[in-house]
Amino acid sequence: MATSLRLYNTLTRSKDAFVPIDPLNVRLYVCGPTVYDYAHIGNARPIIVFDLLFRLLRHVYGTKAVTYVRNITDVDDKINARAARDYPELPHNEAIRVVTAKTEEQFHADIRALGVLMPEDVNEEGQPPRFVEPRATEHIDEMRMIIERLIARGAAYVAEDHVLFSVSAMGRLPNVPQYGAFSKRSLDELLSGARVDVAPYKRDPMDFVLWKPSGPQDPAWASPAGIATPGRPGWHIECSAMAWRHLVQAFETRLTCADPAEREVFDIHGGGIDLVFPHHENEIAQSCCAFDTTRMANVWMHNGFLQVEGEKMSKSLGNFFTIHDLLQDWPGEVLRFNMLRTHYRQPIDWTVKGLEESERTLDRWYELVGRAEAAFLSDLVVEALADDLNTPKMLAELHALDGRGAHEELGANLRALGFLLEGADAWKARRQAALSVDPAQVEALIVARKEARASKNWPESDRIRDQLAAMNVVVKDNKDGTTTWEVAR
Ligand SMILES: Nc1ncnc2c1ncn2[C@@H]1O[C@H](COP(=O)(O)OP(=O)(O)OP(=O)(O)O)[C@@H](O)[C@H]1O
Ligand SMILES: [Zn+2]
Repeated sequence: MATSLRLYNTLTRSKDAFVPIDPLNVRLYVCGPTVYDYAHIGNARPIIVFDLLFRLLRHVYGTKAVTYVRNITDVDDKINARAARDYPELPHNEAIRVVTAKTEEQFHADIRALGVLMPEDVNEEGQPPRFVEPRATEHIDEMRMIIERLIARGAAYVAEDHVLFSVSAMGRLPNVPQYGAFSKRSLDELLSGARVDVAPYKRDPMDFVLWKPSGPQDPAWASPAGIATPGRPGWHIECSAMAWRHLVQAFETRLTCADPAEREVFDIHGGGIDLVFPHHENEIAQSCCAFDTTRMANVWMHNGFLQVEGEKMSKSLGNFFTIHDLLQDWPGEVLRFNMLRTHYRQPIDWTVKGLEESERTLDRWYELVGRAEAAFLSDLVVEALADDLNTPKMLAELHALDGRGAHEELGANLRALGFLLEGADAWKARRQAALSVDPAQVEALIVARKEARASKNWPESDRIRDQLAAMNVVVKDNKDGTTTWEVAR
């Protein structure tokens, strides 16, 4: 009997027992980044949280029984603007390709350092892929198909070369949910939000764009619905299309779900809490109306914000640190550890103090276990995670293993959780290199200090002590006559 998971579901606003549609293929979709700039550490939160969920699902249901889709949004007006700004000399389409390719590569390098599983770590040749990272530009056909279905069902209309989703038409379709029910917004709230985005081609201010015409400077594809002008998709339709392609259509013939009403539904959809409205409300509206279902996914999970001084870290506020910059000062594992000290639904205040504490714990565990060979999860660790990814409890269980002296078991759990990516020596050396301390120079200064003291040259020995202190090096003279040192933060 598999461990039973309980997950907090934004759809029901409660922590419910998780029941997969098909336990032989648990399906998870997470909204990925829009690739035009370095990702900040707030963006890393959903990546790390859902990586942990993926690992847990693989543990509980089996490594061949979980499919994870995390998309890359490579068509978006923010990308176009960045391409025009940074590469004015290039043809625009080429500039866009350069921006997305560069950002994507950077994103992969950043998150790999955070210890998250990558498609190449889990996919096996000759087997269906378990981790898919689809790009929006490769799914324009599916977007057009969904748009055509929405028009055919009366849930979308064409106006001035745009295709718009009609919120009021959705209200007249049987079976599908009410628009706004997911994010629990009243009509008044929906309307006041929508007024910001008034446009002459909308029948109703709440209607949102599925497809829009492209100008000469925009990327463009053949439009759906007989629109002659080439165009490009809106953001929300991208996720509906990619989730359907890789989690529904890909398994249509293999899926063994008891209830035919669940054929178009997948298990878990995740993202940051800011995506609940409008992005996820709109994804649900599109997918449910196109496929005539009551749900798009059974469980909706949202991580809380990573904050700086009480405010959401975000690109638009400018109060962000990029993963790339933080990795210059901290090993990726420290960032991962620090992220998991807080339960994923709570806000995290990101502080240097938190990072220092995380680093000290990892220092200790590297020292204790070195490099663990085996990787497995202990029952108590699984139990903690099975309770809506209770990572503070998970860390308490790891500390308990440390306390009991169960070092091998501790190491195996750390490995299975995406830690201990390097050996203890490499860890120490890298830490010192990151602090720009040259161990050879420190050793030489310690020898010189010893000699100065032996010849009672106190001013010289004091000078060397101060020089070491300025390098953040703490020297300890041991009772047995040896001298050891470490770098303090
Ligand atoms: N501070 C944050 N804490 C946790 N998750 C976040 C934070 N900021 C963004 N995310 C999540 O990161 C992912 C990518 O978000 P996005 O590219 O919109 O970044 P952003 O910083 O919110 O951008 P902007 O400031 O322009 O709104 C989404 O899943 C989003 O929910
Ligand atoms: Zn999405």
